[in-house]
Amino acid sequence: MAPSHHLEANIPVIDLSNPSPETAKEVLDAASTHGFLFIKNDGLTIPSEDIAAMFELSKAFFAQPESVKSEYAIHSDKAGGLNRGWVRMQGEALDPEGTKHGDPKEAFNIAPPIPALQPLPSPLSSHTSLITRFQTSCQTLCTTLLTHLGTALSLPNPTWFTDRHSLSSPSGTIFRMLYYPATHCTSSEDSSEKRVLAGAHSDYGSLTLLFRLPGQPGLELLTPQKTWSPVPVNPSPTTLAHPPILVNIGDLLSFWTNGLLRSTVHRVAFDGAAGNEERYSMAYFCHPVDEARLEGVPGLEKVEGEGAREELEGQRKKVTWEEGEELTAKEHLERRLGVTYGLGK
Ligand SMILES: O=C(O)CCC(=O)C(=O)O
Ligand SMILES: [Fe+2]
Repeated sequence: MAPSHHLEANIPVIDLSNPSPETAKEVLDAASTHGFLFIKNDGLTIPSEDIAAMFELSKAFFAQPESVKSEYAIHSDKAGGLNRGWVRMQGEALDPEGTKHGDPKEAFNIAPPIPALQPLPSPLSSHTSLITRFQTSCQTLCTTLLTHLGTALSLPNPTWFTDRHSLSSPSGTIFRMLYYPATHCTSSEDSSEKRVLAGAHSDYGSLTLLFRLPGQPGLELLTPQKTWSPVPVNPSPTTLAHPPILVNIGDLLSFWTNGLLRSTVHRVAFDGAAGNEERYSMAYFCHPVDEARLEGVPGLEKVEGEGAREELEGQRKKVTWEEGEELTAKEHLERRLGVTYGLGK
């Protein structure tokens, strides 16, 4: 496997507060070079206080006894159905081949509050206005990013992406709180080896917004040279008072653009000694509406990402998607979740 110490990924920080065609181009450049970009956290779209409050709420939730959390187990009726609710320690494997026993983390998935917020356990149930406000601001940022991508790609229909991401129809969009409990290196473990807390994977949807806490690194992306490169929480603490919001491109935007936008493989991993503290993160996985077809985007017939063919082939294989087979976003997500949770096997 790749050596473990590498330069931090040089991901640009983009300021969306005064958008121009140049801004749209910056978004496209980062999305097609790294598949990752930082958005300057100016506090307008997503207030920093809301991010902080959501982290506090997440901590309070994961501290609840297992009996409270397990009542709302993932996919259960009580949690509101497929892909909603609580994932127990090692309840899923983002890289089933590499992490055979499941990822050592917990998660809680919350679907968009339309038509109504799903049933939530305590203490989440007492903070529904914060949760829905947070989800709404995440969705607004995703819409802005999809608008910039449509503009910079000069699509004949510039709203082609945003039309497919309306929250008024059911979609796979999920807001997820993540908790990685402290792990302790046993003496039998080789401390020079990285411990993987979330297996290598690419994200399933269109765009992901990722929130992390200062002092809690661990995220790494796979470079085109197949080495792991750490993604800092705040790439410029002297100039950015708040960590910027990390965005990454998911598989669907990559399919739609023939790999021009990169759905970069990433993971959470620690050096043996560094993983002894607990870690919290939050991700907003923006998905298209269920019925959106995974077809070519008009106007992009001739584009193709450099070296993308092999990558797209690999992604298709994961969901046993034959060339020429028509899939909707919903069918794709069901197949992907089937692999992650070992459903239907
Ligand atoms: O926790 C993190 O920093 C990343 C998690 C992630 O990549 C995911 O859940 O898809
Ligand atoms: Fe991810």
